[in-house]
Amino acid sequence: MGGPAPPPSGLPTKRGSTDDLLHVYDDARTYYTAEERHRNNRAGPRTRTYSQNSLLKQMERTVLADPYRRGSHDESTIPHSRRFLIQVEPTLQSLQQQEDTDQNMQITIEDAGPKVLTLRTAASNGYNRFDIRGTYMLSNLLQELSLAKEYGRKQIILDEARLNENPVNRLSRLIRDQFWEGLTRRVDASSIEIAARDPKDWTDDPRPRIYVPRGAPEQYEYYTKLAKERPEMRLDVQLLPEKITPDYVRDINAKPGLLAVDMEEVTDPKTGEKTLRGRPFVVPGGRFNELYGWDSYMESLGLLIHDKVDLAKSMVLNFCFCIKHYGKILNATRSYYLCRSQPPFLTDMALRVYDKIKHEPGAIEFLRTAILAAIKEYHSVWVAEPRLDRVTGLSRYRPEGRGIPPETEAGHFVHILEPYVKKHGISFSEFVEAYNSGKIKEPELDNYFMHDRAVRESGHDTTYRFEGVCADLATIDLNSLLFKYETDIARTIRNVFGDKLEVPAEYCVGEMEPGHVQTSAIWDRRAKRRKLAIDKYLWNEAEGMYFDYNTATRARCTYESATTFWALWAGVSSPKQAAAMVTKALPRLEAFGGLLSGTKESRGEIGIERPNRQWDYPYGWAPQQMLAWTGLYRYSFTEEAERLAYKWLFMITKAFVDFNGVVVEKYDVTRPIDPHRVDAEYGNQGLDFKGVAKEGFGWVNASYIYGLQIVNAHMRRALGTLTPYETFIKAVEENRAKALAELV
Ligand SMILES: OC[C@H]1O[C@H](O[C@H]2O[C@H](CO)[C@@H](O)[C@H](O)[C@H]2O)[C@H](O)[C@@H](O)[C@@H]1O
Ligand SMILES: [Ca+2]
Repeated sequence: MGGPAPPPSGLPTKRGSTDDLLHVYDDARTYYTAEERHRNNRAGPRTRTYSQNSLLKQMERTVLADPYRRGSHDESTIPHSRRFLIQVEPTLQSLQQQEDTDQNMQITIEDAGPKVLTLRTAASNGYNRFDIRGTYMLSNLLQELSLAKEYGRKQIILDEARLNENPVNRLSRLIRDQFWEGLTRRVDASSIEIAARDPKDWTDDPRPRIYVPRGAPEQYEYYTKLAKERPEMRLDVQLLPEKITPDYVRDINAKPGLLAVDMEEVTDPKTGEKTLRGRPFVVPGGRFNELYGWDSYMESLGLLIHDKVDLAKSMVLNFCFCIKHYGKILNATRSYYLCRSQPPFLTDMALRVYDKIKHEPGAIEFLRTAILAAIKEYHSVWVAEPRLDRVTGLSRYRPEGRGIPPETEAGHFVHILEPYVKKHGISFSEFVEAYNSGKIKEPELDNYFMHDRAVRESGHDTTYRFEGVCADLATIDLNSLLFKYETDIARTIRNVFGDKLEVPAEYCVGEMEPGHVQTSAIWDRRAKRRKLAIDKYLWNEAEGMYFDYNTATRARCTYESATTFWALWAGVSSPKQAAAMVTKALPRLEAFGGLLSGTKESRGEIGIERPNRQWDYPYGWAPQQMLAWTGLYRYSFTEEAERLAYKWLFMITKAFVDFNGVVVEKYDVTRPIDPHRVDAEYGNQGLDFKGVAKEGFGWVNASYIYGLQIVNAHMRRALGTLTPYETFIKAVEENRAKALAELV
């Protein structure tokens, strides 16, 4: 039998019992590795098998002639208890041959098959037949068969309930039982080959490589030993220098590698010896196979709802490790990201984890470590050179770095570099080499890449909002997040640490002496000052929206961005400002599938010379939705939060149903039919699967689970029947009017 591990839980004993029904929705591993479940107890010594060819022929005779009439061969039993006896490989083949007409290994609404397939029922030992109809059921059949095949099954007894399951339940279940696991990585001997794989490594020899910081000699020893013991892996272990400079980071671009994260000491059960085990984390998915900054925060919101507290806690500890050894929470844990960070969310993430574990031993220490790390990060990254603008007291995304970012898709900078290539009369690659190494100096280009790095640090890569200016902008995004750090730190010091938090040497920054004590008052003052600066420089009363402020030109920008709602999430707005945003900004940023990244007017005209950017109109991203829902809720705009969540969830569910279980990195929120199709920059992540999606995309998975907590029960039911928002709200309003009329 193929497939990974044996089933974690036992099997149902009595077929058809309530207990049995619960197991219908077991995770794929449990379901397909359970021998008993797939034994056909009604079969005699010889199991009856049917060739799928004969099934196809029968279908042609009976069903295809009139595809919408249920054949008299149907077996009708109680819903949920029908099971099919299926020969995996032949059924898979005929299903694909007949229904995957565009041959992309998925069954979608774009396939032109007859949309009906006959299966044999298990209760009749394959004698009776039943039709599976429609894209959703057929694509679920394809997914189930693909999984069964992966687990090495030749024959299965498949519950119909897995094919016609309520799509909201199915997607939530897949996220809980499969997607999180598919996205979880651990950097140690158990799976470093998987974690080290980097689809963004464009070098000629993309071998597994790990960079270990000086401060973690035990890890250097561990990986060196591992590389020696398993030479076939070709693991290259590199020790980072004490001081990591932008020049050093540029110089290792030709040898990209994973950055070590936190490990814990454990006892090896086989040898009884002490060894190290990597702390797990969730990766975004697609080509992003490393620990990301703000993706992790968003993912943790979903993980916590799914009671995967240890995983969220482990990600917080990995961030503390990054702050300690790399000086910041990194954009992500690859060598080429060493100079830049991402939007900071550590305090909220740590507090949410703490809230779940506060009754456990060690919880206070966990929170202390996280808050101390956040204080260090705050001082050394966000309110220090070069990110702090001393005039406004506000902060900017402005990382250091040299040369051209190596991780972007080939061709991304061609249009920018071409004029310089022509000017120097050399080939493109010669120019890239000469510019990166500093042999050719082009100050204008340096300026372009300073802003480009800032765009990537902002997480909003790329958008016309930031092009050519980002490093100069005090954004509402970053300053809301820092306000949240300040208020979270103040509150935690006051309420959890008795208003005295001692700072040990390793967390000291600038003039702090070891043993120095932090109190809440100074953090309250910092928050108050930042709010004043935000109001002065970023708030536009007439527009009812926050805008970025350009610290070089000393002028407020005009790009209308969904990040205006981050101020609600952080609690920086007054109730009056919040109300103004709801009445003025929200209508401009709301679309069919939820919140737009920015307005169409702000993006401007698009054409061959000015292509779409993925963080502009008409795209919508999970983090924008999640922060806006939470912010609106915080200010009691419940109806608006529910409506936005409904629209986002509806769009995801519909694409999931119509496109073979797809869940992608971002959506075109103006496109009702195929919102997962995004024609900007590198397209979309999460599309590239055969038969069955195994991971979804980290923050969209989380937004789905989180969003289901925002909408009410009535809405959840309506989502399950794929009711568009307009239809749903019309029905609600009609019912309300009727109920009012009936009131005496
Ligand atoms: O490779 C191009 C860029 O890709 C990343 O950005 C996008 O994916 C990240 C992971 O999901 C996400 O955090 C970011 O918001 C996305 O725009 C990467 O973070 C960039 O630095 C990189 O240049
Ligand atoms: Ca297809």
